[in-house]
Amino acid sequence: MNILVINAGSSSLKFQLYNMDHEEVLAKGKVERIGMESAILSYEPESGAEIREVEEILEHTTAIRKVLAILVHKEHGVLSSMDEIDAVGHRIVHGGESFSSSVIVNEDVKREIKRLFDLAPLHNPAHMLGIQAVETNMPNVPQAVVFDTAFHQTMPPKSYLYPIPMVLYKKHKIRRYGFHGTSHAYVSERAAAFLRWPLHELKIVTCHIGNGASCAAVLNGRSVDTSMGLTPLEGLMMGTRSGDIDPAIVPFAMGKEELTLNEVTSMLNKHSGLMAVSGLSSDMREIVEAMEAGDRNAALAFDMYEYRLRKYIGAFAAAMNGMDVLVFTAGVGENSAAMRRAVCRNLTFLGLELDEPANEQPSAAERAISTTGSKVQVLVIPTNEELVIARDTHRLILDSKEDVV
Ligand SMILES: Nc1ncnc2c1ncn2[C@@H]1O[C@H](COP(=O)(O)OP(=O)(O)O)[C@@H](O)[C@H]1O
Ligand SMILES: CC(=O)OP(=O)(O)O
Ligand SMILES: [Mg+2]
Repeated sequence: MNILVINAGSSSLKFQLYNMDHEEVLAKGKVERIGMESAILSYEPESGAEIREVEEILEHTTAIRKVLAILVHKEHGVLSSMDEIDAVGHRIVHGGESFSSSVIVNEDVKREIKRLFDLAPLHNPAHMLGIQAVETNMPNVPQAVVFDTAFHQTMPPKSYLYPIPMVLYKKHKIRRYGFHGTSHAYVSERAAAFLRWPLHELKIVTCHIGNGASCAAVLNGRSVDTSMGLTPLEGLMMGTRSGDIDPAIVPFAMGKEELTLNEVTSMLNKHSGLMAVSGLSSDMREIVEAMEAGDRNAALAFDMYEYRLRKYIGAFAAAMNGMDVLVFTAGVGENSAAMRRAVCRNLTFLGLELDEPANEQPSAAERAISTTGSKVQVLVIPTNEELVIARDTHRLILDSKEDVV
């Protein structure tokens, strides 16, 4: 069975095509700058060089049409016809309280995703465009949705409630949801498999640090706390997001700088974090380079990012009364030896000991970077949200076929 996995953002659409008989990636790529005259389609077939095309792509329906066209392209395509795509799986950031597992798309599911636009204005509307674009271009192909929030639905009320009037929760579902759940679930399972320990006996802190960043406390295989909240703005300092701040800053900054609510929201989501403190970049690679070249603002941005991350790791170790495993994943976690070193250097009070040479060794494999004597196993586990989406979609499609029979 061939499954197309789609992660639609407001101006981008990432895709991977899987053959699920062997869990093999046939092709992957992305369309960036959707809505602009010079959108970029990049495409990488399993064997063959990457192809890049720059052209006008004004909306998601066209983006999907271009993706399908290249997948069946005479020369570069990996399929002979679109009919070879059996199902499509989408990443959906916000599933609210309605979804604690992946589901097949139907009218009710679409209505619910739309109802949640308010809670994830940067993400959910884009996902809906992705679903509609597939409906337009491949009307008979079943679709499934996999939610970033689902894994965190096991959090207890003391984790997910805010200490504010309960009417806001009861009437408007204002609570903490958490995100990147697909990744936190995947890397914690892989961590247990890597260590050959039963997942249900482990206290794991997972750090998904990419463009968006969050930590999770995974106790016996279940998420019991996570750093993101109602929206993906709470918690860690990120590339362009502030993470935790005093909420009183919002009205204060609005008054002092004559900003509207939209402007402050955009400031906290798009113009804060590493970008704001360094004045240079939201990209950790550039921050580390500048820091090594002596840039003090970049060094401050790096230090603040590390310090805030380490405080969450400490908090989650306290939440679980211990930590057996610390996992680093996503762009920064998988690639930045400097960030991992800085975090681990200050966690020795937990009996955690980093194996410095192992940490420095670049690798794309799952690996341990703690010493054999360390009381906490420190692992680098490359995440694979797309594979989880493909697996869930595959399972749901097979189940739905059984139901029909
Ligand atoms: N070698 C590296 N060193 C430090 N940071 C890196 C490295 N490679 C990638 N990153 C960082 O990873 C981040 C992107 O992470 P990623 O998980 O790909 O994000 P997303 O999927 O949310 O777009 C960027 O900040 C980038 O700088
Ligand atoms: C939820 C979230 O922050 O997603 P991303 O990391 O893709 O921005
Ligand atoms: Mg990501």
